Amino acid sequence: MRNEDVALFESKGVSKSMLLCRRAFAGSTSLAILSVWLYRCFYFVYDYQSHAHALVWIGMFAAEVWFGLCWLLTQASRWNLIYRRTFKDKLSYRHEKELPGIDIFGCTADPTIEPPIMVINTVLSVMAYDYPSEKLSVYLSDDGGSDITFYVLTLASTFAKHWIPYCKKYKLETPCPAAYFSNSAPPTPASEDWASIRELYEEMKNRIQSVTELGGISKELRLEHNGFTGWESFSSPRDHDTILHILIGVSSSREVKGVDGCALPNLIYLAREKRPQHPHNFKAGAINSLIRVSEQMSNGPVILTLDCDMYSNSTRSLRDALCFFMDEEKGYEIAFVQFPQSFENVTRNDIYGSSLRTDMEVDFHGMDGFGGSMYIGTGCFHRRDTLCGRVFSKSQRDRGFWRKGNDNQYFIETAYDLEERLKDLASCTFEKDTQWGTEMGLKYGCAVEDVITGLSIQCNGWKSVYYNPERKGFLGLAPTSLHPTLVQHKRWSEGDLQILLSKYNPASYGFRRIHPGLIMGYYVYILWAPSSLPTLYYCIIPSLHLLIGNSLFPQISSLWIIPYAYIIFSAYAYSLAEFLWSGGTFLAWWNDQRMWLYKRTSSYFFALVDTISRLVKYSSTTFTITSKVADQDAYQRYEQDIMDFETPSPMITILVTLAMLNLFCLAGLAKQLLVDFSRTLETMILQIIQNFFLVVINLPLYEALFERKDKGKVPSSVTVKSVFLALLACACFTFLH
Ligand SMILES: O=c1ccn([C@@H]2O[C@H](COP(=O)(O)OP(=O)(O)O[C@H]3O[C@H](CO)[C@@H](O)[C@H](O)[C@H]3O)[C@@H](O)[C@H]2O)c(=O)[nH]1
Ligand SMILES: [Mn+2]
Repeated sequence: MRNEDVALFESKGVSKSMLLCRRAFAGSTSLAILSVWLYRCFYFVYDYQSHAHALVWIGMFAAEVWFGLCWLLTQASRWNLIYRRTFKDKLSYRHEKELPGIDIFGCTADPTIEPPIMVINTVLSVMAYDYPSEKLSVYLSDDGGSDITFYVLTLASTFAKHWIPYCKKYKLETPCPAAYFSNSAPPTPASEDWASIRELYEEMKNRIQSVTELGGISKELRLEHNGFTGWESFSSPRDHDTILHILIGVSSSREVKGVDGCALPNLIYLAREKRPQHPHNFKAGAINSLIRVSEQMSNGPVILTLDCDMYSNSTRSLRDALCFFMDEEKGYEIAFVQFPQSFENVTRNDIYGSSLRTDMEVDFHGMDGFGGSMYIGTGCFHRRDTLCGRVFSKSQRDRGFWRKGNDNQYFIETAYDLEERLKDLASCTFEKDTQWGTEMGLKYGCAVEDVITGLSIQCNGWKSVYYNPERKGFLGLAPTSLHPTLVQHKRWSEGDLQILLSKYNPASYGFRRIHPGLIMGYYVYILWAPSSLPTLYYCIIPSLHLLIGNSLFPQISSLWIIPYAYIIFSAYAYSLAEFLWSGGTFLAWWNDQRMWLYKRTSSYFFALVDTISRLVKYSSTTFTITSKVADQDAYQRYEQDIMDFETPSPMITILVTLAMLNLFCLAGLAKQLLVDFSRTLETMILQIIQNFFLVVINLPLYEALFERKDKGKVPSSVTVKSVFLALLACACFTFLH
């Protein structure tokens, strides 16, 4: 029995009736899926028409088997949902004196698409946690090696002197300045403090704006700060020495106090060494350098990793995370605590389906029920030693791990000497012949390095926790246009596919090491890329067969239509209910269905093609950084839920081609209906519904193709190609058949 008085957190399942309802649904739908498979087999044997027809039939069968199995996997992550609650009062009551040092890692990579003002807002937000400042260290890794970012960070360290005392004095819930000033009206009666802090912020913002507009740091500004000497050897972001600078160093000559005399957290800038001939392993490489450098400084036993756009939206999250790690009974086996990835800029109807709503509100709770959430790169707290590869051992319960730390002993030498000594830890050759990137730190060679790292931690015997509080712990930026969304999903599905093909395949690697339910939970994601093939098949073949009046589904009068009808009804009703229950709107759900289709037929398909061609050619992966800026025009369209097709890329071409193909097939169907209305309806009702659905869901695309005049319409080069391809496909199919 768990001693409730001592526990620092609580885990709850869903109510019995809800569970029963879910399982009844899962059971009945499984039966229906089974009937569909039976139908395919049965008719294959008894209704053999021709070899060609048989091939098409086998394709339909294969697609339906695939969809059915994938659906079963999604049910696994709905089998046992777990919700967590923390007791922070108990934590302070019992452990306030021995709270561990926490190292916060932020990563940025490109000052043009990740604006420095956003980056330092993230930095400031995490410096203002409700936590003893001397136990907090914030490290910013800058893969852009940008002196602008560095300069802006020096401004932030000055602003922090005012901002952090202000946050603490007024107990702000929103410690991110930009969010604070944009959301909250001046307090009434307007306080002097508010006005002056706002003025300071605006002043800083203006200075930042002028350097970003200038595109560089002027000679005069360079003289203001000795940190710029780091750039003497700099020739490009991909070719420079390590630049390491301690901006704020507790109990050293660089100690900076708040205006009220309070301590401020350590603040460290790092641009690891880069050379063109050395692969730098993207974000994983950056984090591993940070792990090493920080170990020699603050050495916090707990590490928080963040993307540069993920600002802290709650000052309590550190304490939340510690409630898990420091829980006397269960904390010893918890390796990481993942917060949901939530976004500040998602619109109500979420045209690009970026909110990851059901993943965050349902799937991840389900994985948690089977031993732990995935690690998704940002908003995640780790035990340092686990991240460095320590294997879990039941016999060595490491209960007081948080007592390890450096207690600021590291600043015995001068900050400058320390910087010089540690630079080598971030050099490009440091990792040569070591286990970094394989057994230690984040793993290399995978586009979703975080997922593979989390998986291997779990396979080493650790548990993880998904913590999704009412007030979101972190808020980031989702892409605000179609093409970047598709590119992001291509990277993700590519990474997931790499996991499937690697030795870390959860089914083999995780076998007997993690719960089978968790393996299934991972599979939902790692099968994304191959899912593109059955989806493409299902969106093309039945529609084409409308042109020649060939039925691929049961007739209206046949009993076999029942399982199909049941699946369509129940799957959609269920997904809608779940979506609404997770806080979405009907329109957002509908948009999500469209994006489901778009991602599967473009991002995932190209991820598959690229991965296969890479296997053949042995080239390495790339990381396309998601832009966090949009021009005003495009942003306006985003806010009005108008889709942007602006980029003439192959991914967009494929979407437009599919939409056109289905439109032509609908025209072909109209012809069939004119010839023999009742027979066509009788034999092809499901095909008609499907084609109709595909046309209706593509309505915004047709609009962008035929009606819109703005910059986000389908580019004419894409239109020409797509119409040609779709016509060609229809014509070939009709004549060759
Ligand atoms: O060479 C690189 C490339 C990227 N980054 C940083 O990595 C983070 C994530 O990059 P982003 O372009 O924002 O990608 P997203 O698709 O939004 O990121 C999601 O997906 C990634 C895996 O593909 C995870 O690492 C992230 O945590 C997760 O938020 C950003 O802070 C970047 O600055 C680097 O530090 N170095
Ligand atoms: Mn991002």
